[in-house]
Amino acid sequence: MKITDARVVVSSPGRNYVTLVIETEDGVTGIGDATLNGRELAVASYLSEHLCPLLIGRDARRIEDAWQYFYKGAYWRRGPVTMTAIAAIDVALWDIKGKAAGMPVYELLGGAAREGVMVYGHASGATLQDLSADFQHHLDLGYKAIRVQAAVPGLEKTYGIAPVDGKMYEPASGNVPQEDTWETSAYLDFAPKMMAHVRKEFGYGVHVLHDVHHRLSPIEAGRLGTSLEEYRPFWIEDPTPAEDQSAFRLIRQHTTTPIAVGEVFNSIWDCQQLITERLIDYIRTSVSHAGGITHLRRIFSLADLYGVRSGSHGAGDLSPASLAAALHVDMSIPNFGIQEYMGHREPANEVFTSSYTFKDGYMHPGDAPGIGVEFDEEAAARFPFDPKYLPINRRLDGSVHDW
Ligand SMILES: O=C(O)C(=O)C[C@H](O)[C@H](O)CO
Repeated sequence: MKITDARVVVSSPGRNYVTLVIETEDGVTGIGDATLNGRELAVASYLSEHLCPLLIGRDARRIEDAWQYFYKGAYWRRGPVTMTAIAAIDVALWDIKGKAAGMPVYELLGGAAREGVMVYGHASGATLQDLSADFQHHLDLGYKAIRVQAAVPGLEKTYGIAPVDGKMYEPASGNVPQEDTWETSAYLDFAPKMMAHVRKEFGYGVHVLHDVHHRLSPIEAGRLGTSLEEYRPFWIEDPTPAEDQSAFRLIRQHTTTPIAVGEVFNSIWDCQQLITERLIDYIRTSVSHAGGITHLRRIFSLADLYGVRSGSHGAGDLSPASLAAALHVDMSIPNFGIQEYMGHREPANEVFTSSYTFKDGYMHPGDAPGIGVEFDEEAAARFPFDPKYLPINRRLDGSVHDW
């Protein structure tokens, strides 16, 4: 099954997405998501200039061989650009394999290990009252697990707060990065109050999650975890900058609050120590930034040996092709934990047609052959690329902090 064409489509239906389309001599087409928020064209160019030409003539059935060829063959290994490009190829090849077999990808991965995939949605508010209203909205939609973020009093802007116009939260904006301010002590005082508010209003019958977005030092994260223990969060996510794996030892020494991390990782080597030393509870690597279905499964298999569960990243900057691919993995692995689900801003659904479903807090990838997402290139052409950057954070003294 020879590959006859591989092309990259950059479009902006609600936000920027980079989509790889691979065609075979048999007329089977597969797609993969190559979006790297704020650095989209780097991956698009890496693919179209360097990898797509090498795909032509290769056998689309040999997924592992393609993975190794592009990973080891580059000599320059890992990194978000390389691994996002390899991920897009990998997912497109799994899509083709599923379509050729007439089966959804999760069947090829060993079949359903569960009936559905528990997902968490995002509730946020500029005030605790607004957060309550959004939390109730998510409960009404059927969510069993909800991430909570609220504006920190005294800070001009806080990560994760959706706009009041009802549009989905989207941090990338403007053709230069927006600058936010950060003050750790204000946040550390506020976070337990927010969690206390949510538990008082909604009780303990729903899972509550919170994202720290890499902003604390290890000892600050230990203090946060301790102060949240009585509210029993499902997890705190990204407590400290993720690349410092041994930092998590200190957090672990101080708190029993479960820890999740991994959306910025792009390979098993980024989380090897975290997993094998049992320093985290959930590994949140994404299918599109960590080398596709093939590599994500490798990470989750390692995690399974050490009692670490999956919690795949699923923000809106991962296209429906990524979400679908993640759901197929989620369905088939033994150590699934939870899946993030933000949905996608319109008009994304004019460009991507998905067979996945959401019901009563659970998602299912559907039974369409392949990953179950079709990409309409003509529709995509109506939404040209619109350059946008993720924000940066400055402390009150003006120095750059982790965003
Ligand atoms: O979904 C999350 O937990 C995030 O932290 C979202 C990230 O900010 C987003 O994917 C950056 O592009």
